[in-house]
Amino acid sequence: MPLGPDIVELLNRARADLRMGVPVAIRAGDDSGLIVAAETLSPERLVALTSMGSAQLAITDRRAATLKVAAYDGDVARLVLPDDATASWIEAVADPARDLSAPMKGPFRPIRDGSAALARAGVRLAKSARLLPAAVVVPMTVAPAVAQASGLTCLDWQRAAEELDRATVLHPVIHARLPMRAAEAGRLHVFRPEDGGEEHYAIEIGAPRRDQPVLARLHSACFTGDVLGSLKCDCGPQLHAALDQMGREGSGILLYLNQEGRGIGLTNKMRAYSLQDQGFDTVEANHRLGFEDDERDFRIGAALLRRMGFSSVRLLTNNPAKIRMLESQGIGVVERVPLKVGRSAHNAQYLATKAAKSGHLL
Ligand SMILES: Nc1nc2c(ncn2[C@@H]2O[C@H](COP(=O)(O)OP(=O)(O)OP(=O)(O)O)[C@@H](O)[C@H]2O)c(=O)[nH]1
Ligand SMILES: [Zn+2]
Repeated sequence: MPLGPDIVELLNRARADLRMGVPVAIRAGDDSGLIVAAETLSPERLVALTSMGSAQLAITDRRAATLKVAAYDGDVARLVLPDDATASWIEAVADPARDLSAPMKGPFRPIRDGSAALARAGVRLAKSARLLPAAVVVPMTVAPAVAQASGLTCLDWQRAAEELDRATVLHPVIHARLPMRAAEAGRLHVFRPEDGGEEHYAIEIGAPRRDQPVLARLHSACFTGDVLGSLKCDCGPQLHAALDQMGREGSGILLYLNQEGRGIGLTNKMRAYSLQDQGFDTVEANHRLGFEDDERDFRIGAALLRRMGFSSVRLLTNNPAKIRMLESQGIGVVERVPLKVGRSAHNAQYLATKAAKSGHLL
């Protein structure tokens, strides 16, 4: 292996750069340019960037719909960055939590001509760095040379996109005994993805047989529900009810997937909550932020089950999409075990929205 970073490592470095507000150079076919995440762009970097060429602001079609601007590129829209645009204006266009306090942002000038490859790359990278899905893009043919001269990360986008599409490979790191209230015979396994992303955990109860369907739960992390006992969702009670049932039956496997906020991260989930405080429902809030309803990659759950030797499950869930996904990844779901706990006056509307819009079974 060469000494320098390979494409997976470069991608990971690019995510860290974007989170710090450092630009990343992209080469996408005939297009090259610099991108920086809208959320972390400082006023000084904005001046440095715009001195290099004319800049665009890339947002998702979802965010464009909220701002009532045409998304000529389908999944993304490119807006001309006005000469007097400030970092604060850029953040306000990207962040709907500020739609009420900063309502006058337009008129916007959407771009029709040219390629959207860099814009698409910027939005996708920002998402994968768990930032708001918006990026400032400065197209310029010399971007790779600028990157080399300034020590910026430079990505070949075709290879980077292939990596982002690929299901990440997870490696077991360590496992140890973990007696729990729900089951004394517990064991926690830690798995680390090759792409430098979040680690995921498998909690094994008892000694489930690998040649029979195992009672299983794919639980998505919810700091507010699992740890703080939030009443806005049903996650905490679902987590404990699942462990309790595994404890009672004497065996099971609970995957604790670090995909907070249906894959948008805690910060963006709290942005969604601030929109919910303004009256939007859970799905509308995600869309206003520029995200899809659900950005989770459930292939991780299937990969973990396979890696631990399980090929069929009795799945604790109310979400039929999880069953479809596991089956499409070669894991048999012999039974759906409903998990209806934690309903309260605070989350009745939330659960009704999930049933109406996301196909959850009430
Ligand atoms: N973006 C966003 N995420 C939320 C919200 N409420 C809960 N979550 C996250 O949603 C995830 C849980 O997903 P749910 O939709 O409750 O349930 P599910 O995993 O699809 O289905 P079940 O297996 O039936 O629990 C956790 O990662 C939570 O952090 C919200 O209002 N907005
Ligand atoms: Zn929750």
